[in-house]
Amino acid sequence: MPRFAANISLLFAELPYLDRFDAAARAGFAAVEILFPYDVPAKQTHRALLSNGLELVLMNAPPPNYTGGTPGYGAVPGGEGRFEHDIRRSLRYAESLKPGLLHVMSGYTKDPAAKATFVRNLQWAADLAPAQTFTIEPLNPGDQPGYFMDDYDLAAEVLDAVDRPNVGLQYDTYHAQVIHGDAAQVWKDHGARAVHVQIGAAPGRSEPAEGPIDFPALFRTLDADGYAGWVSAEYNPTTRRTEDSLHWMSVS
Ligand SMILES: O=C(O)C(=O)[C@@H](O)CO
Ligand SMILES: [Mg+2]
Repeated sequence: MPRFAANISLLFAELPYLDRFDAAARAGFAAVEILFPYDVPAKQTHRALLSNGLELVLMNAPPPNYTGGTPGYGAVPGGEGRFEHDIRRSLRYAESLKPGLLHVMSGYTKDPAAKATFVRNLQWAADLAPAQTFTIEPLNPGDQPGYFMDDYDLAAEVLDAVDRPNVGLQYDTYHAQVIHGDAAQVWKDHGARAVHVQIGAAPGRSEPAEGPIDFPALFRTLDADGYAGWVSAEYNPTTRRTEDSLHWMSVS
């Protein structure tokens, strides 16, 4: 059975930020991920992790959130200065929070030079912090119109070109299903590149218990394939309290 983590940017969002750590630990999670921890001093997040004995699996590189901001500059030609600034900032947070993984976002661009730019920037980040593992993740264009990294085949091409041991794929069932129509096939094609797995149902991004994705079968496949990383719950609970949406953890 996979090791489950909670994405506390989506799960337990009915609670204030610092209370989500306690709630995740009470619900039985040993690890959490946080999309954008930058609104709160790293010290406070660190304390909340420590006092609950939680590991931080993953966080995103800045910018801080999606509200009016652009999701990263990784692939944006001309955005290299801003990209380097953001990566250095996330590495400062990472010094105390010690996320196993740092998700690097590509930003919005369809410039012909975007792929080469993303490859160069990822190589720069990977070489700057060889002890840190970085991820890239395709996001579906319905959620993020114009976002560069919007396809798993493209992610594979970028990862091959980057060719660094500390840069890998973030596989998300919800995006994989929406983008390619078959999350299980995407895992077959690209699972060997995955250093992180996120789960959510499609098309509604609800708990991993409904829709076309067979989650118990996926969990068996992950085990059979020897996937040893975390499987993080990243969905919008349909229940008022997140803990009431967690039945999938015990039936899987
Ligand atoms: O939206 C997702 O899916 C993610 O995993 C996020 O990290 C993107 O910010
Ligand atoms: Mg995801």
